[in-house]
Formats: sequence, structure tokens, C-alpha cells
Amino acid sequence: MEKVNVPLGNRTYPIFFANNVITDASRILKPYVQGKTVMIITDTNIDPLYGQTLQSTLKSEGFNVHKIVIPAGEKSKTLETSEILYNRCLEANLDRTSTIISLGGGVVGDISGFVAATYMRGIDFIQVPTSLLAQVDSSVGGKVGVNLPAAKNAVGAFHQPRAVLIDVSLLKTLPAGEFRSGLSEIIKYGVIWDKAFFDWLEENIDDLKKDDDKLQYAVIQSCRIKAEIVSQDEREKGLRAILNFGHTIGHAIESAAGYGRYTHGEAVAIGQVYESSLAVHTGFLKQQNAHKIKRLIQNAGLPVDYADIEHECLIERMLYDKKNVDTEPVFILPMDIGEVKKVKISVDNVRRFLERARENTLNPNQAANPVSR
Ligand SMILES: NC(=O)c1ccc[n+]([C@@H]2O[C@H](COP(=O)([O-])OP(=O)(O)OC[C@H]3O[C@@H](n4cnc5c(N)ncnc54)[C@H](O)[C@@H]3O)[C@@H](O)[C@H]2O)c1
Ligand SMILES: O=C(O)C(=O)C[C@@H](O)[C@H](O)[C@H](O)COP(=O)(O)O
Ligand SMILES: [Zn+2]
Repeated sequence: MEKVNVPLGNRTYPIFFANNVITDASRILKPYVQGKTVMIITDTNIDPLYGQTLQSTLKSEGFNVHKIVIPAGEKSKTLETSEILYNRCLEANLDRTSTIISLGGGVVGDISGFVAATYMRGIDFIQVPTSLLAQVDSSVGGKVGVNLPAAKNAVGAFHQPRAVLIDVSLLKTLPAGEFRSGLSEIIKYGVIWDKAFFDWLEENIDDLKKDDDKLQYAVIQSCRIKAEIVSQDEREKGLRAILNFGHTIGHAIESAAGYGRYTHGEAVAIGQVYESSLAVHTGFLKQQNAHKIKRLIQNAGLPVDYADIEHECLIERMLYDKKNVDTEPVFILPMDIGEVKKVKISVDNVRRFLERARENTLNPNQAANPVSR
């Protein structure tokens, strides 16, 4: 079983890359569960596939196991759902020695982690990510939280999991559009950190869906990069912000369009294309590199433009971004493939850029509605 550590002093934890993760979970996770009681949080799509089996294997090891199933999708990532979860945890008598096990995609992971961070001022949690996006990004690093209607992840905490358990075979049941969403964050790692990985993705992006070894390599490499960045800057005082490439615009698209219209991965794909173009517009990036990023995103089957969102609405949402300073939007802009920088840009300049981008690039075939899932 391969393992990547996230070294964070006394909050250090392992990411295990295992097979048969659902049936072996009790054996692997036992050392990371302090008490007898565990609460599985999962969603309505994942429960019938894996939730029931995980529940029985944990029970057969002697754990006192509870489970809550939330409706699948981004619309569940709210304070309202959190309140339901807190009450269910209380009813199940979860105490400070109990552990929450998040079984699902990034939505389940973010909200379960948030509940774990805040219930009784914080209890342990473990991530068992089931979507590609969650396996390469959201299950690692301890950013947990929920959305407000106008602002993505506006309420949250940093709360590291005790362990992460990844099994790429769980992705066999993931819908194709959700698989592509995960590719968006994988491509991000190439742009922000690792040119050789970007080059490898250019060659291999088509194979990831059908070649398990290549998929496993892409997942492990993504986790290695994220672990490296998070271990240097756990609470985003500096370096960690680079993981937000594509997200200033991506998050604004998600909330402006209404949560769930674009998946997070789709919105971040469009965000990466726009923010690369903004880097060209501001003189940081060569046009040919912006084209390379856009081409890889297109080859991954991801959208490169949004539809039906007014510039002013997008700008209004960008102004709620957590990276902002003095009410000016902040972007992570590529300088080259493999190198990015944090840049503050005035609202007027962003407005001019969006207007030009629309005039120059809009063609009816590019302004995509969300990819079908
Ligand atoms: N905390 C972080 O660092 C971080 C990083 C990236 C994204 N995120 C957050 O993650 C969320 C997006 O995560 P996501 O893309 O996983 O979305 P998601 O959790 O909504 O999962 C996508 C869909 O796939 C289904 N699904 C998941 N695994 C499945 C499987 N194995 N088989 C069949 N269906 C399966 C889910 O039920 C859901 O319908 C967003 O809220 C985003 O903000 C957080
Ligand atoms: O882990 C991080 O740091 C990231 O920024 C990873 C992002 O892919 C992820 O979408 C994260 O949830 C965004 O965080 P936010 O602080 O912009 O809400
Ligand atoms: Zn993201």
C-alpha cells in the first residue's frame, strides 16, 4: 500500500492509496480512531454503492457505527445542512472521542469536516474520498466549510483529517462529467507547480479514464504536490494561495450561476482559462502558454467559457473572495507553465479585461453550458 504523508507536526497524517478500501477500512483506520463511536457521513448517490458496506465492515470490527445520508450535490453544502448534522451527532451521543468518517466527494468532505471542526469545538475526522476531485484535492489539506448563497466556502475552518484513504477503483462508478471535473484540479497542479507533470498530462490526458496505472500516478502526484504546499503553509498565509489558481473567477461563476449549474471542476476550468488570459492581458504570460493551458483543458473535455452571467454579477461575486485585500480582487496568475504569482488587480482593470475577453473570444461554440453529466 502506497502512502504519502502530510507533515504538519503533531497534526501529521497519512494519505493511503489502497485497494478494496471499503472492506479493509476498519483494519487500516483502526489506529486513527480513538473512541468506539464513528459517524459515517455520505450522500444519496454514494450510500447505496459503498455506504452500507462500509457501515457493516466497521460494525463487524466492534465499532459503534452511525450513518447520515445527505442529498447529493453542491446545494447541500450549507449551514442549514450542518445544523441537521449537528443534531444527528447529538442524538447519536457522539462525544469528543468520536470520529466522523466522510465517505463521498468534495461536498460531503467539506461539510463533514466542517461539522467535525465545530461539533463540541472539534472532533476527529477521516476522509474516504470517492470522486476524482476529492481524491486529488479536497480530501487533503484540511480546508473545510460551507457556502453562503453569494460566496463559496465563506464559512469554514482549517481542520486536518486524521487520515485519508484513497482507492481509485471507487471511481469506476463516477459519472463521466464528474470524472472530467476532477481533471480540472489535476491540470491546475501542472500549471502552478510542476511543468513536467503538465507535459505528461498533455500526452496522457485521454488515457486517464481507461488506464488505471496512469490514473493512479496522476492521483498520487496530485496528492504529493498538495501535501508539499500545505505542509509549507497550512493556513494560507502565503504559498498555499497558489492552489487557488482559477478559483477567483471559478468561485464567482459557481455562485453567480447558482450552485450546481457548473460543477466546481468545470467552473475552475473556465477560471483557469480566463485567469491565464488575464495574465497575458497584464503582460505576465506569453500568449502561447495561455493557449497550451486552454488546449489541455479542452482536451480534457472541460468547458472554457461560461454563458448567461453578466460581468457585473461576476465582479460582485469576486469581491467576496477570501484572498482579497482592500476590496480589490486578487488572482493567482501564471507567469509560465509551472510558475504562478499572487496579483492584485483593480476592479476597473478586471472589468476592461472581461469586456475585451467577451469581444475577442466569444463565439457561439465556445460559450458552453455546463458539460452534461
Ligand atoms: N476543501 C478543499 O480543499 C476543496 C478542494 C477542491 C474542491 N472542494 C469542494 O469540493 C466540492 C466539489 O467536490 P466534487 O466534485 O467531488 O463534488 P460532489 O461531492 O458533489 O460529487 C460529485 C457527484 O458525484 C457523485 N459521486 C461521488 N463519488 C462517486 C462515486 N464513486 N460513484 C458515483 N457517484 C459518485 C456525488 O454523489 C455527486 O453527485 C465543491 O464544494 C468544492 O468547493 C474543496
Ligand atoms: O486547498 C486549498 O488551499 C485550495 O485552494 C484548493 C481549492 O481547489 C479548493 O477549491 C478550496 O476549497 C478553495 O478554497 P477557498 O479558500 O478559496 O475557499
Ligand atoms: Zn478547487
